Amino acid sequence: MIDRILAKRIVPVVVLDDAESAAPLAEALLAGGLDIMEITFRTAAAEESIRSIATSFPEVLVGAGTLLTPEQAQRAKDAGAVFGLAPGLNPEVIKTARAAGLEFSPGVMTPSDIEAALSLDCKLLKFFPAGAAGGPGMLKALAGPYAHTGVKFIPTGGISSANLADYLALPVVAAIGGSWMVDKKLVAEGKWDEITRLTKEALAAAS
Ligand SMILES: O=C(O)C(=O)C[C@H](O)[C@H](O)COP(=O)(O)O
Repeated sequence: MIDRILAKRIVPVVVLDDAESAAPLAEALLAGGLDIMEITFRTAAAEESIRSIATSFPEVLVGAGTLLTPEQAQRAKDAGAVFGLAPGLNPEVIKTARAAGLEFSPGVMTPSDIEAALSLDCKLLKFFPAGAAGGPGMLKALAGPYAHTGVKFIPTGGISSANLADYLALPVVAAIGGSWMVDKKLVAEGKWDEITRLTKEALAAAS
């Protein structure tokens, strides 16, 4: 699973208000060359959207984002999510995700967060909110003392095609996450061709 994220190095983060949008969105991403998506647990449609992708698009690696409670982690796994992420680090969520067999990356932003994650044996961490926290320079400085532990990061928050290469150039960055190519407005308006175009542009910038 992790190898597949690392291969494309981009995780589109999507907020879906309507589970009916999940399938055309998956098709738009696939047409752009991305077979991965993170559906955030911020809407009532998240669970059904994950189930719809897991059932209809077995070739897509579907994950759940914004997992704030153990119960959400379990629901995400039961709906078919194969990975989970959160903006922060909640030991109870980590415990439940692990017991359920859901690959989970907690969010970190400080040295203490990283040490808490390492003590819970988490080595692939979301760095959030990447841009507001200081961008690639901040992540480089933050990760310095921990690089030898094998920890890797998925910076997310404020990333776009314009700056993703600066993050991906850091050896500690496994992949980047972001919502710009699957913007809520584009999804609501059914602008699938534009999502495909932005996905291609992002993959080109990442390579
Ligand atoms: O919900 C989560 O699991 C998160 O970690 C937060 C999201 O990844 C960001 O909200 C995406 O940020 P933008 O790309 O700036 O829109």
